[in-house]
Amino acid sequence: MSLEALTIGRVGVDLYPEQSGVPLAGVSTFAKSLGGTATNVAVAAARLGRRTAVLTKVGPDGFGDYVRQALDGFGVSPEFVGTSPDLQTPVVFCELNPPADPPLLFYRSPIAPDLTLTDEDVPWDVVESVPLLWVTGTGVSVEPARATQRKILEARGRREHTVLDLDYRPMFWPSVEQARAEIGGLLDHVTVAVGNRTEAEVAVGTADPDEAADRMLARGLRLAVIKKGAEGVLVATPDGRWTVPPQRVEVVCGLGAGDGFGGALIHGLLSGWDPVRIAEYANAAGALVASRLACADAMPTAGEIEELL
Ligand SMILES: Nc1ncnc2c1ncn2[C@@H]1O[C@H](COP(=O)(O)OP(=O)(O)OP(=O)(O)O)[C@@H](O)[C@H]1O
Ligand SMILES: O=C(O)C[C@@H](O)[C@H](O)C(=O)CO
Repeated sequence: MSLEALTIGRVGVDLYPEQSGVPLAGVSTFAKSLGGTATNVAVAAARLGRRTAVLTKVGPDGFGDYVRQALDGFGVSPEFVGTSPDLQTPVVFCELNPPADPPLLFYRSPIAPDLTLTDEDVPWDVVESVPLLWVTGTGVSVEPARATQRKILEARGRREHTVLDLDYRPMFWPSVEQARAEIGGLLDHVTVAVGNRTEAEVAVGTADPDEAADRMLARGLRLAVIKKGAEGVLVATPDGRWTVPPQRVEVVCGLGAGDGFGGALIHGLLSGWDPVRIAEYANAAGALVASRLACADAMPTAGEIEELL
């Protein structure tokens, strides 16, 4: 059966503390799970019944084996997971302090395999024809991934649905100005953009959700999704705009909520739902992930989302 969505970007092994509310120095045990935003999004959409794959790379090590096995276990095709012979599969620690907004510690030196993506790694027929293509801001943070991701979007030709996860992680960029130039430049090649207020400010120079949405729509997007935290989500199209309130949950770990939201966004776009229905569904998915420790391993099923709604 053919693929419905291809995500492109980060993969890693998340090592998250099993003790909450303490600095890393006080943690005694860590739980291992699959992570990396593009990977989490592919898993989240697969949990909702979509046939997905992630285009990424790992190192020739045991963690790379784990990534492929975990993807397979979640029903995400590992077919487009390449191997960088001289690099290590990244690991990522977080500090559950505060649990709602945990600081991240990335081990991706000297460069992460997923940022060494070149033309040879790309399944060109798939990126041109898959019903939904998902790219991320981090994918243009360094070469050679930057040039490769740009070429992918050119080949795609702004076909519907091409989604940009604004995904700004400051530690991957030399300056916010460069991030703005690179991530902002992608807006002319996608049909949907999604990000929080900080990410919107990086991409289009304003953290005001309405103004950010206006600037994105002016670039030819069909849907702009601005996540406003506790105030909910703004969804804007050329025909109207709506703010959809969040679901209330007790937060265990805020990380990955955006990726759960993203997987549900994929499901909603492929289902042809209207923007408000998509946002309600995605808010519930994000809330469920925030109420759990892990990222990929915590993605909710359709049944769990419907129960919360
Ligand atoms: N504490 C929470 N309570 C309820 N819903 C939440 C909570 N945190 C996140 N969500 C839901 O998940 C969505 C995405 O979360 P968030 O805005 O934190 O994404 P993000 O900044 O992209 O995070 P990350 O990249 O770490 O996953 C929110 O718009 C909201 O719908
Ligand atoms: O890759 C990251 O951003 C950090 C990971 O630990 C986590 O899996 C994630 O992607 C949260 O968005």
